[in-house]
Amino acid sequence: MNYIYINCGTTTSRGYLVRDGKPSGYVSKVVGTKDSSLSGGNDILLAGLREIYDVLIDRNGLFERDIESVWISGMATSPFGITEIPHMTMPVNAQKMYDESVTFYEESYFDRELRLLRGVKNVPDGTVVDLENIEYISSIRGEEIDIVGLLSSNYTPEGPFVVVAPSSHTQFCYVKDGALTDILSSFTGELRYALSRDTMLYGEQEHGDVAMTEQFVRKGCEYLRKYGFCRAVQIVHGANTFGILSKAERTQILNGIITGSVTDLLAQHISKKWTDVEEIVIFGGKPYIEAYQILLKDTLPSMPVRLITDINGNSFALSGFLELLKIEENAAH
Ligand SMILES: Nc1ncnc2c1ncn2[C@@H]1O[C@H](COP(=O)(O)OP(=O)(O)OP(=O)(O)O)[C@@H](O)[C@H]1O
Ligand SMILES: O=C(O)C(=O)C[C@@H](O)[C@H](O)CO
Repeated sequence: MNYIYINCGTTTSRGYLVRDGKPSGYVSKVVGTKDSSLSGGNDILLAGLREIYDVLIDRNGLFERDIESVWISGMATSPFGITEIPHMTMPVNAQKMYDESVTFYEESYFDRELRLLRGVKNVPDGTVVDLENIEYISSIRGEEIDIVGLLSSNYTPEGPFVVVAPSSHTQFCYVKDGALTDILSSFTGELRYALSRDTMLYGEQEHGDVAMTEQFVRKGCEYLRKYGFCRAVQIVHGANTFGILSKAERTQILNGIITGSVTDLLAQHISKKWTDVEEIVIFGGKPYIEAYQILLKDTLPSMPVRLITDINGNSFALSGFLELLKIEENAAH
C-alpha cells in the first residue's frame, strides 16, 4: 500500500512517500503557515502542499488512486493552516496521536480526505486562557511526531529528558515515561529570519549555512547577558560599522544572542520545574543547532547533552509516521 505523509511547517513543508511500509520518496518545499499569515489566506500553502503530493506521485510513476491515504502533521491544523483543529492535551505518545487524528475532506486543492494529526498544548482542555496565564502556556504543532519517531529509535535515554527542537520556533519538550509531558516554546528562528532579512543586518550577515564555533557563539551569549537583547544585536551591527569580523563571525554572534536567550531559559526551567531531567537531546538538520550544544554545555555543565542530526530524507517525523502506520495496520487486522 502507498501512503503520503507531509509534515507542514511554519517555513518549510516536507513530504514522504511510503510504499509497503518503506520510505520511497522525499520532497521538501519552502512553504508553510508563515505564507498564509503574510498573504492573508491559505492558497499559497495549499498549492505548495498539493505540489509536494503531485511530485511524490509523479516521480514514482503512481496515480492518485494508488495512494491509500494522505496524512499531514504540523502547522496544517493551525489557524493559518488547512483547517483549525485544537491541540490535544498531554501526555502524548504514538497511540494518542493516532487516536486523536482527524479526517478532513479538503475540497479546493486535494479533493480528497486528509488525515490531520493534531498539535499538543501543555494545559488541560477547558482551561480559560487569559492575560494572567498565557505566559505559562506553550504549544507545538509538528514536533510531537518527531518525538514519537525519536522514542521509536535507539537514541532515547532511560530517564526523563528534554528534547530541544530548534527551527522557526524553538520547542523544549519534556519527555517522561515514554510520552511527551510538557512544553516550553520560544520564537527564535523567525526572529532571526526577520532580523537578518529585513533590517540593516541584511548585508552584514551570511545567509547560507555557517558552522558554529565556541568563541563567537559564547561572545553573543555574553553580550546578551551583559546588555540585554537590543544592545547585544547593536554590537553585531557595530562590528560591521567599525569593519571588524567576517560576515560568518557576526552571524555566529547573532546566533549566540538568540540561542543564549533560550538556553538560559531552559536552565532556569530545569532548576525550577523539570528538576528530574537526566539528559538533553538536541535535534535538527542544520549546522546552527550546534550553538545549542555549545551554550547548554556551558550553562548546564553536569547535564549530558546529545546532538542528533536529523537528515531530511531520514527524519524522526517520518519514523514517527511509520509508528502511526503500524497502529493503523494493526487496527485493520
Ligand atoms: N542559523 C540559524 N539560526 C537560527 N535559526 C535559523 C538559522 N538558519 C535558519 N534558521 C531558522 O530556521 C527556520 C527554518 O527552519 P525550517 O525550514 O526547518 O522551518 P520549519 O520546518 O517550517 O519550522 P517549524 O517546524 O518550526 O515550523 C527559519 O525560521 C530560520 O530563520
Ligand atoms: O501551536 C501552534 O499553533 C504553533 O504555533 C506551534 C509552532 O510553534 C510549531 O510547533 C512550530 O515550531
